[in-house]
Amino acid sequence: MVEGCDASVIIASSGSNQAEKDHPDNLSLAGDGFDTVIKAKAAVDAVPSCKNKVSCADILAMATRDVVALSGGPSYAVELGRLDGLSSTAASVNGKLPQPTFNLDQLNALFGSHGLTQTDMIALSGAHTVGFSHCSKFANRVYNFSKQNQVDPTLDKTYASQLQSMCPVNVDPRIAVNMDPNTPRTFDNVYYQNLQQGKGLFTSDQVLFTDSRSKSTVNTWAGNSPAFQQAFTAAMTKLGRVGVKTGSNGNIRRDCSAFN
Ligand code: HEM
Ligand SMILES: [Ca+2]
Repeated sequence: MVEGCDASVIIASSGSNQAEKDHPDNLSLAGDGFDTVIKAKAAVDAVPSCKNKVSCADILAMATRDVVALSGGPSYAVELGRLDGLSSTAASVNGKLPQPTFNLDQLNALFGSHGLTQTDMIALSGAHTVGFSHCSKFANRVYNFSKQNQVDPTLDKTYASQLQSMCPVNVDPRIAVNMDPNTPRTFDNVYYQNLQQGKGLFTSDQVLFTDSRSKSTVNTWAGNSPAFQQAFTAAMTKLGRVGVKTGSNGNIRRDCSAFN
């Protein structure tokens, strides 16, 4: 959603340039993930007939497909031919990424600005079936939520107290919590079942069930894994077309972490 699907997020900061990956919203992106793409690119380029023919943006899209498939989700064909972007700045991230506090209108507006529907947005949010979040991203829901409620009333009470004990006040900022408390390492539809039980970690997750406009989609996918997998595949394919660089707007990087 920043600059399009052009691997601008893999560029390392250098000299006077603060790159995209060093924006506060991106600091938690795993170093191992960047390393994997950089190594895959080097492996492709080590084959003489493949050298300088595959972009980092395409490798990142295929690596994403592979990690989804390896963790139990669908495998799908990835459209190819993206070029790598020519700019990457921390400043360009401002206002471009969805925030965990977003309501349905804010989510729909941001995803809609990239040609993604509400259905696509709900399917993509299903990626929160794996991985983890730092306490600061949802602490507002379990401490001093509002004048009326200390804790967000849309949260399951037992889950809320578990979150409080995993994230005490003044918790070490490096502590992270599974986003799917039941199957955090499996790419399944349990994310949607969690939402039905008030176990969505972010406001932006739980709102998909509490807002009547999106609830029926959550209910459908909670009970129908193939339907979720199909919708996720369709939405990822659309996401992979966002802001694709062609012609002089991009090139094929030699090293994914640096401009040529
Ligand atoms: C719908 C709007 C979205 C919001 C508000 C959002 C927000 C967040 C936040 C706040 C985190 C935790 C970051 C941290 O504390 O380290 C996170 C993690 C994550 N998000 Fe999202 N996200 C959204 C959509 C997406 C989409 C579309 C995908 C992919 C298709 C995605 C995949 C992930 C993954 C895999 C993680 C875990 C990362 C890890 O474990 O290292 N999210 N998201
Ligand atoms: Ca899961």
